[in-house]
Amino acid sequence: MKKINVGLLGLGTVGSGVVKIIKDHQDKLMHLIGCPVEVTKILVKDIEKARQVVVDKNYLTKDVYEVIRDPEVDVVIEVMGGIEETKDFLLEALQNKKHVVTANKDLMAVYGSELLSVATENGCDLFYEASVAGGIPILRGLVDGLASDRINKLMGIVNGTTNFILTKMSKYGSPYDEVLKEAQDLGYAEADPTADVEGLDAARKMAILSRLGFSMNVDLEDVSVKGISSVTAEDINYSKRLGYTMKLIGVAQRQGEKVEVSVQPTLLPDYHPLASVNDEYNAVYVYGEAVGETMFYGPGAGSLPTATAVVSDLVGVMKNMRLGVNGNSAVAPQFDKNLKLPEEIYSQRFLRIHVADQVGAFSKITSLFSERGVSFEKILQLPLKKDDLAEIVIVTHQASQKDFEEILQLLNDLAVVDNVKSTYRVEGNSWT
Ligand SMILES: NC(=O)C1=CN([C@@H]2O[C@H](COP(=O)(O)OP(=O)(O)OC[C@H]3O[C@@H](n4cnc5c(N)ncnc54)[C@H](OP(=O)(O)O)[C@@H]3O)[C@@H](O)[C@H]2O)C=CC1
Ligand SMILES: N[C@@H](CC=O)C(=O)O
Ligand code: NA
Repeated sequence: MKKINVGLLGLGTVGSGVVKIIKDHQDKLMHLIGCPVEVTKILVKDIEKARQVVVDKNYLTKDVYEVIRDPEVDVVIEVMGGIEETKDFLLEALQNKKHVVTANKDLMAVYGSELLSVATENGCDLFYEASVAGGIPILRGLVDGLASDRINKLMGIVNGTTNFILTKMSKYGSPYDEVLKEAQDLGYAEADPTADVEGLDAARKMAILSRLGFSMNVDLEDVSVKGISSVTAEDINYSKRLGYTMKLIGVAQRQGEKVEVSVQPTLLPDYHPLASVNDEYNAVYVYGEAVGETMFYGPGAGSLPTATAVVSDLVGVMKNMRLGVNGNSAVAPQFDKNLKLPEEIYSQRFLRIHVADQVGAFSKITSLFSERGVSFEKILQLPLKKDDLAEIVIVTHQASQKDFEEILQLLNDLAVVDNVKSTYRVEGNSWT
């Protein structure tokens, strides 16, 4: 085979890692694919900008069409970010018969199905391993490693920035804003970190994971999302006191033909393997009917970890090129989309309430739960040093989302309730 030429869109955190890995691991790549591979064109915004890697400036261009229309470019690697215009660039690259590798979960969450079908129409590969959980080969794990199994549930820590923040807040009591800035300085956070802390980045990844895990076209808008910006030190401390660890968890659960996908701050029992996934690390805990419980763990962000997944996808494209079998990236969904209703979504719940410290207050509260058949796993009541109030912390057993939302509404209407301070989903005690 002749030398394979790569056009790189972006030379930032991930793009720099891609250049470094292709250069440093050239011998292994040659052994795997039987020919050299070279990055011959690189799109950037600023030609003069200082770079994390040494590149020949003649390879740099500000004109994307010099990359996606170059007849010598065989594979386009997109690590520039963005959604709308980047989608158009990749569509043109595919229509120009260029294979595509991308790390862009924002793009794949919204336009993945369309891009995959255009790739197939043009006999091109479109691989996106790096778009979910950075360097962890979770997409190949689901599609190849667990191909024979029926996935019942996925639970993921798939955003490194928020995991880094919650780890520091839990372990050291670090202030939220200070740790967010640290995560940004370390290159973990998106250009606009709102996508990280409000859960949208994790939701995009859970949509991608659910599509592959459940073989169903789950869309981003099907994922209910709550971020970590409202998580308080009190909630973290109560979680720890009750034997739980607070994490931003993506949950994708299938029962029969119906699925539910959500992202929210979640309490995990300290003994759950996901509870020990800390800092910028990611992990995806997979429940399969045959395999049982497996966990994929590793760095979810960072230059070289993410670039490892990108270059591994490139190897997959090049192997297919050598065998002449490109153009089969898209796997048609086996099931029509079928989402659970609120009354079908069950989980344990944590809630913290401020109530009047008076006779009968507690029984008025517990009756709202018992009337709906919701029982308690743990209860704490402590006096507050103000306004004759007490603080009640409850961990329920399984309750439907519908029942729990009704209870919350009724609690807010109760005279003895001063304020429902916080509520969280609790996972990991059982996977039903
Ligand atoms: N950082 C991480 O850990 C991870 C990132 N990702 C994803 O990888 C992608 C890249 O992320 P990252 O490397 O961190 O981003 P950076 O912001 O570090 O790099 C983006 C690069 O793309 C170039 N670029 C962006 N827009 C344009 C444009 N319109 N025209 C020309 N050049 C452009 C920039 O040029 P210039 O350098 O000149 O400004 C820069 O080189 C994103 O989709 C991100 O979500 C996925 C997993 C992990
Ligand atoms: N901002 C993202 C980067 C990788 O996708 C994260 O924090 O995980
Ligand atoms: Na990955």
